Amino acid sequence: MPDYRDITLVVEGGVARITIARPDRYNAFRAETCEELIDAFTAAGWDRAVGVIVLTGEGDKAFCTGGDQSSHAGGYGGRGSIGLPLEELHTVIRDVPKPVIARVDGFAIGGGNVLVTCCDLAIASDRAVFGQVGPKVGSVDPGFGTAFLARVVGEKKAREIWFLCRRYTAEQALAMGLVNAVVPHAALDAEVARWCDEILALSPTALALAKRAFNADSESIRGISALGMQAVGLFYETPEAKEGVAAFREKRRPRFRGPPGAGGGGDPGQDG
Ligand SMILES: CC(C)(COP(=O)(O)OP(=O)(O)OC[C@H]1O[C@@H](n2cnc3c(N)ncnc32)[C@H](O)[C@@H]1OP(=O)(O)O)[C@@H](O)C(=O)NCCC(=O)NCCSC(=O)CCC(=O)c1ccccc1C(=O)O
Repeated sequence: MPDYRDITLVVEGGVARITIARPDRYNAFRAETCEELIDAFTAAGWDRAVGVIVLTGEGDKAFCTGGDQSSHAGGYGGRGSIGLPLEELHTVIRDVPKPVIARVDGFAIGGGNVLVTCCDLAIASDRAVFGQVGPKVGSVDPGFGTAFLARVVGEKKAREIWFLCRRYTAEQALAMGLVNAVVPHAALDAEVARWCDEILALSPTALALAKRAFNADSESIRGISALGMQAVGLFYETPEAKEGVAAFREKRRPRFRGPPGAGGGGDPGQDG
């Protein structure tokens, strides 16, 4: 296995387990994390010994909390329109011809919630917490995290998730269709193993064809994502987005409204 720094990949008994291993950052990802995840998904996805892939986060605090705010100063410094190859990460999760299960414990927030959305299936501990925070911190996922989320949970719910930035319990995530099952924390690994065993007993080619058929219907969102990420790259250069990052780092409420230079980040709905 490659010598990864930010993730681990373990293949055992037909299951590839990919773990984001940055628990001190609540498993937030930086550019290197995304690169390693892309590499691991590609390796596991085309390994004939693998029948199912599990994506998870190290520790019990977080599955993943999205982009690492400590490496985000108007950009993340890596590849891709926003300095993170996120479009490629979302794409590879969809493109690998194996079911991908998100094993969720703790926070699945921001880009972490988008990863849950992109995975084929999701199984959550009863103490998992879900939500989007982009508009709180000057960011948005204008692709699978919005348009595909609407297909998963419905238009009204998806808009609520993004327009209010609330947090949702695992039971609420189950009720809206964001996850497939919720189990007590202690039973999470056993439940994930049970789903993996059931999948491993099935025809891999039939599963690959089914996955590609599901994806084909939502493939236009890939184009929306590419266009949107290009715009987010420009958004990150604005005072409004920078104010969101600064406020998170300084642990204060952002001041998004009001003219730039007068304490506000600037509001596209206002003059000045
Ligand atoms: C996760 C929280 C809800 C937890 O809240 P709370 O329990 O009150 O604890 P905190 O004190 O806030 O956090 C504990 C500790 O963890 C650090 N931390 C948490 N999240 C991050 C993070 N993402 N980056 C860096 N560090 C993080 C936090 O600073 C604390 O550390 P201390 O040392 O103790 O101070 C809450 O923390 C929270 O809401 N976090 C915000 C998460 C966030 O802003 N995520 C980025 C969202 S935007 C995003 O993901 C953009 C990147 C991206 O993914 C994207 C970009 C463009 C298009 C699409 C996408 C996409 O979403 O795919």
